[in-house]
Amino acid sequence: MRHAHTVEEVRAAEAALAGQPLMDRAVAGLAATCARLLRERRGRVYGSRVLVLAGSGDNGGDALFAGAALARRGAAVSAVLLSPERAHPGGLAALRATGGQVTVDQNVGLADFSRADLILDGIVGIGGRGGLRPAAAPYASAARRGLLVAVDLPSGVDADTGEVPGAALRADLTVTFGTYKPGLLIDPGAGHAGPVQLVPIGLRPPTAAVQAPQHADLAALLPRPDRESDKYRRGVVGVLAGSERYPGAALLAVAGALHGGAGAVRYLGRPAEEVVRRHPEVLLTSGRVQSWVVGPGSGEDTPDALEIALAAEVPVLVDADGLTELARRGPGALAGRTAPTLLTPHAGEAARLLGGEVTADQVAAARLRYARELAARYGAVVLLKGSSTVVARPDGAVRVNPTGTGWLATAGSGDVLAGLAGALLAAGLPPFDAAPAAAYLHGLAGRLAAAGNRAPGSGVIGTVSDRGEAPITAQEVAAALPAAWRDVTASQGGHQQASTGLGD
Ligand SMILES: NC(=O)C1=CN([C@@H]2O[C@H](COP(=O)(O)OP(=O)(O)OC[C@H]3O[C@@H](n4cnc5c(N)ncnc54)[C@H](OP(=O)(O)O)[C@@H]3O)[C@@H](O)[C@H]2O)[C@@H](O)CC1
Ligand SMILES: [K+]
Repeated sequence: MRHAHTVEEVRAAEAALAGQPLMDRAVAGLAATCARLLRERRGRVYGSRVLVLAGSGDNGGDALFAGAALARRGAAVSAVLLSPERAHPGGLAALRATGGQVTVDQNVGLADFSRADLILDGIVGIGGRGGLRPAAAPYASAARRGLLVAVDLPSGVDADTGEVPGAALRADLTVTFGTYKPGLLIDPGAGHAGPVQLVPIGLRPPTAAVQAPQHADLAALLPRPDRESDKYRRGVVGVLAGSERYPGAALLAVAGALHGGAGAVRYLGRPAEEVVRRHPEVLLTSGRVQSWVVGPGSGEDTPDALEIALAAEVPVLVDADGLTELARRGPGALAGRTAPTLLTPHAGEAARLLGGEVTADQVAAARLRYARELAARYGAVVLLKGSSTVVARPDGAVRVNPTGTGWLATAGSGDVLAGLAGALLAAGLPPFDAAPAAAYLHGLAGRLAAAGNRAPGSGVIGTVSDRGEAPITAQEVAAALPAAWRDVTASQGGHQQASTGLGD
């Protein structure tokens, strides 16, 4: 698991290590990464042009010290001070001692910004509040040709939430210190951070409320049949999806469910003939199920389907049309449930579930906040879909999915996810495990399918490049689920991150 700590937790962990050279450790890791990037891009550090954007706190100090370290290796380093009278004295002295240029003229700074091979964003780190201030804002939109490395986090991104209240810098890579921060894992902040590299500095913060699973975590979670297994022990998932108007949703939800580790899929919707023609292994009779998936494309049958599912004493996943109906009924509709409920809204459905108090755009801009709000209000685990899928539990614990890809934003992709998560519920995983596991496999399957079932190219950490990828259909995502599953289980026994660069 990657643990993402709040600013308050980081500060407390830092205080416990008072007197230790934390900044030296941070700077050493930052400078080493910058030197590596310059060697990769230009062949050497010597002669590279480096610009340091330095704000008024220790974040600026880190950037100035790292600039000094690069200058000692022959880089031509200049720094622009955003808050000249409060720049970090030690960092400034260190840079000056190497002959680095320092300016307070923002026009000079912006000109250097466009020319530099590498830019260090040390405007503001975990001490930042609100969007960038006016002196710094032009750097968020200025043109550049070089790489931008964010120091600890991209300036303008809220460390605790990933919200971006105003202008923010967009990094090619973020070098973060001591622990991850929620804002680096959750969009829109995650999109500004790019790949994130963690530099350990000895912090020992508590278990984090926000975590991002990795290959090894998934491998430990996924159900595995044993010699005693039969279909009921492995779990039977009931699917109440699809309608005459939307038969495809049934086919895709069933396809997802068939790959989710349950022993059998029971389908109880209208386009049953089409479902069994495509998926002959599906049961069409009513009978025992260990979980229900209700809502994808269920159209006018939704009220009845929701009734059946919610009355059952087994875990229920509510998606799509089921969520629209649930929004109409409100949180009270889940009040009598004895078994867990998992809701899988996208931002628009989440806004509806919140009673229209907010818009879809507001939900998408504050994903952590609204996923938690929904989970608390409905007393259910909520999987908020989107560019960085967030799973929240009513007590506020959160799991963020690191495997997502833009290619998954395609019709029917959510139906596959619903079936898959429902099958993991039937197999016995609690919803706060089933939901992130499903999102992880689904994202990985999307990446594998987009890359033609070759291992996707790996980025620095946690992201993959989209080189050599192609658009995919939801059917292809479902078809790639076994490959995703294999990729994850192959990571056990020390072979994690075997092919996809997603281990930690
Ligand atoms: N924690 C650790 O273990 C370690 C932490 N380390 C490093 O320290 C960093 C934290 O340093 P920090 O506390 O000095 O805060 P920092 O982020 O530099 O910003 C504060 C300054 O910014 C200003 N400011 C505020 N908002 C702003 C805005 N929107 N736009 C512009 N300016 C804004 C604010 O000004 P004020 O509000 O006072 O006017 C204040 O002066 C951390 O991110 C990491 O890099 C490592 O060295 C090693 C170990
Ligand atoms: K920064």
